[in-house]
This record gives sequence, C-alpha cells and structure tokens, in this order.
Amino acid sequence: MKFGGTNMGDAAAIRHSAYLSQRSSKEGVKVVVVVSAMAGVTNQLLGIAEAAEKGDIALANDQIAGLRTRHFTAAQDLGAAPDSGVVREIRELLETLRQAVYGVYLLRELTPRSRDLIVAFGERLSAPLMALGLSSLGARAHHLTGGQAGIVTDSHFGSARPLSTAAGRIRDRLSGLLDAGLTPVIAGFMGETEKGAITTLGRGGTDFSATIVGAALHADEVWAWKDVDGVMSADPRSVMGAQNIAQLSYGEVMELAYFGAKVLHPLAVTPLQEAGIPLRVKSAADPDFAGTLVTSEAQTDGQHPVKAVTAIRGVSIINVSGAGILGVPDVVADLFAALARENITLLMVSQSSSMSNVSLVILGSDEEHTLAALTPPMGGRHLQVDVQRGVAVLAIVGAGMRGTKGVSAKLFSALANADINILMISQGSSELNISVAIEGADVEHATRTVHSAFGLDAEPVADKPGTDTR
Ligand SMILES: Nc1ncnc2c1ncn2[C@@H]1O[C@H](COP(=O)(O)OP(=O)(O)O)[C@@H](O)[C@H]1O
Ligand SMILES: N[C@@H](CC(=O)OP(=O)(O)O)C(=O)O
Repeated sequence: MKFGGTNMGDAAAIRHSAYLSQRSSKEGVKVVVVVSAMAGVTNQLLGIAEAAEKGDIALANDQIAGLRTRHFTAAQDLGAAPDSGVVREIRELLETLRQAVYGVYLLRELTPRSRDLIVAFGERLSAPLMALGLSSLGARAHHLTGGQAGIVTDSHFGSARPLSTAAGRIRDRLSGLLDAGLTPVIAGFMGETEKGAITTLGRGGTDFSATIVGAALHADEVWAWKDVDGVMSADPRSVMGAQNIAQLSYGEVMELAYFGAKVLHPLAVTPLQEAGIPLRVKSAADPDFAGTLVTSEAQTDGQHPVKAVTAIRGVSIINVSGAGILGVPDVVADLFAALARENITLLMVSQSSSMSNVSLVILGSDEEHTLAALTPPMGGRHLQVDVQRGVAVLAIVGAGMRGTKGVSAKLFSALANADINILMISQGSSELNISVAIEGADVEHATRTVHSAFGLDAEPVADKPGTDTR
C-alpha cells in the first residue's frame, strides 16, 4: 500500500492511513506500506537546497527549523514521548540534513547527487511517523529507507531506475519481517546505488517504489491510496464533471501519466506488467469505493473510445530548421543522439515532409539543456533553432480509439469550435493516444471542451455508483 503526501500530511492523516493498512492486516492480508513525504515537504527541501546553493543559509536553516516543528508536532500528536526513539531519530535525521545543506552552502554547488540526498529526507522523516501511527493501532511496524528495503538503483540521480538485482534484494530484506508478523514501512521515492549513494526515482516516485516492491514480493495487488476517487476522466481540479474510471489497462495508465495526469508516476505500472499484478487506485476518504483497477486488459465499450483527457502545461516547442537539414538524414540522426545523451524527454516530434524542419516538444524545464545540446554543428552543419514558450500538450487516451473512425475529427472540430488553435498534432501507431500542442493560455478551456465533446462529463448525481468489488 502506498500513501502519498496528502495522506501523510499531518498526524490525523497518518493515523487514518495507518487505520487503512490495519484494516487489511486484520483481514489476514500481509501489508507492506510505502510512504511519501508529508505534503509540501519535497518542494520545501528543494527550496532549502537551492537557497544554500545561492548562499542564503539563514533561509535554509529557517526552513529546516520549520520541518523540525512539523515532524515533532506530528510525532507528539501520534503519541511519541519527547525522549522516545522516534523523536531522537527525527532529531538525528534533521541534524544530518542540516550538515548536508551546509556542505552545499560552503561549496555553492548543488549537484544532482547532493540534491537527491537532500530531497530524500522528506520520506526518511515520514516513515518513522507512519510506523508510530501503526504501533498506536497495535501493529508491529518496522521502518526502512528505500536502500534498506533493497531498492538498489542506477546512478541517474533525479530519475534513477531499479537494477535487475533489486527484486531479489527486496525479497531478502522484507520476507523475514513479513514472516515475523511485522508491517514494513518503506520510505518511498528513494533508492540507493550499489555504493550506497541515495538516489530518487523522479517526482511522484513513491508510486513507483510501491510497484517495485509489490512486483519483487509477487504481491496479489498494489494499492495506491489517493485524495481522489481513483484515476479520473480528467484532473478533477480542472474539470468539475470528471468521473472515476473503473478499469484501465497498464498501457492506458502509462499514456495518461506520461501526458501529465499527476495521479500516478509514468513508470509506476511497469514493474507490474510482466507478472500481471493488478494496481488499485483508491480514495483514502472513501475506502469502500472500488476506485480504479489497472490490469493488462483494456476494456472498450464502443460508446466511449476516449476514456480521459489530460494535459501538460509549461512546455516549449523547439523548431529546428534551415537549408542545413534539407535531405540530410545524418543531421536528424545527430540531433536525436544529442538529445538522448542529455536524457531529454520528447513529448512530441514532427518532421515536415520536405525534411527542412523538425519540431520537438519538450518540458520547459529541459529547455536550457536542449538548446545547449543543439548548439554544436550536427552532421557538420549549424542549425537554426527557434523556441516557442508557454505551450501546453493536450492528450486524449483510450484503447477504444484503435480502429475507431472519426476520433481525431471530433477532437479537431471541438477545438476549432472553441476557437482554439492547434500548433502540432501527433498520434502514435498504438492508437492509444492522440496529442495536440496548443497555446498554454487555452489549456483549461480546451480540456473542458474536449472532455465534454467525448461525452465524459458525469451526470450530476447525489450518490456515487458502485461499491467495493473485492
Ligand atoms: N486523471 C486524473 N485522475 C485523478 N487525479 C488526477 C488526474 N489528473 C491529475 N490528477 C491530480 O492528481 C492528484 C493526486 O495525485 P497526487 O497528489 O500525486 O497523489 P498522492 O500524493 O496522494 O499520491 C489529485 O489531487 C488530482 O488533482
Ligand atoms: N515526495 C515525492 C514523492 C511522491 O511520490 O510524492 P506524492 O506521493 O506526494 O506525489 C514528491 O513530491 O515527488
């Protein structure tokens, strides 16, 4: 079971999360708990690291003091005495954090490796709190860092991936605890290299930690508890009529997450695919509601080829042009190789048929890197590179689009009728997704328009349909 930042937000939320875990334990289920940092803490830690890099150690220390108060208060509210082991551990963790931050301040250098060390403190601090919450409900819990739980990763700091040896190590580290009747509580989001350096799995990475552990243990199911009903037809913060999707395939969820549905980490389902382990996304506020079941099967009903609409904001279009690339395939090959070396995510790519122009859609945060990667000559030629900022990518997702005619026509006419200009279009041959780049200012309006054009708005009903089908 994975509990995210909202479900770890304060002592009351942690107590409720512990209750949800215990509810299953009491039914005889062996539960492994994976937790995120308390809501907002990861962003705060990033701010602390950046303040230290800029030389503002006073601001960094003030923020660390704020973290101390928040975690001590939660520990106390969960029943820890001031001289208890958990309080001592939190104090020691915060002291190590302070030293790491001071190191960044002295060097005025924040490497990806030191950033990972610093941001992972959020999860290292919340795991003992969850263990406390479980103990207060009578469970025997034991908390571990990602590395202690066996999550060994490569050294791509900031977006690390588990090594093939991780599964065996996770089983070694956790089986004994489970056999002894303990509930392991693992700090999510983080792993460790073979040499013991702390890594992180990318933002939202606790979902991924949970599925890595679930797959390693051959779990019956992995449950991700959320502050929403499940995976919905759109972000309910943007679209009032968004409704829960009862069932999705791994592929559909990956497309949704890749194209901005923040509800799950884009790689979260990948560890589950091979063994076909189901993932349930469930509401902590309404635990008897079935939520979303994610399996290998894609259900299609003929009526709704599109199941969800999603969007990524803050992206840029990079236009690479000039006579230099006309009819020279080497140039394009060099261009993609340069981007791959920099680990840049390409959200959309399009090449004009004359081969004189390549357009790339990238995250705004990758812009600096991308421009630097494209500066040296490609295939011996200098390229002209222009940037269009403030763009958004809107995607429609659903396995039912495959072989269904008229889906793109409906998308384009809905956008045209709403007076929204399309900057770029892409549809993969898997036909699970069609994406368009539009002006960022249009994204809210476009999402609502497209959601309603595909008949995804929920009927306004008082009670939610469906009950737990476990
Ligand atoms: N299609 C979607 N379905 C459900 N939630 C979505 C979707 N798109 C975006 N979200 C957002 O994702 C949030 C839940 O994800 P997140 O905050 O990462 O959860 P947690 O921290 O609990 O793991 C919701 O509050 C919601 O606003
Ligand atoms: N705390 C990390 C990892 C995570 O998964 O968080 P959450 O479950 O709150 O999205 C982050 O903010 O990215």
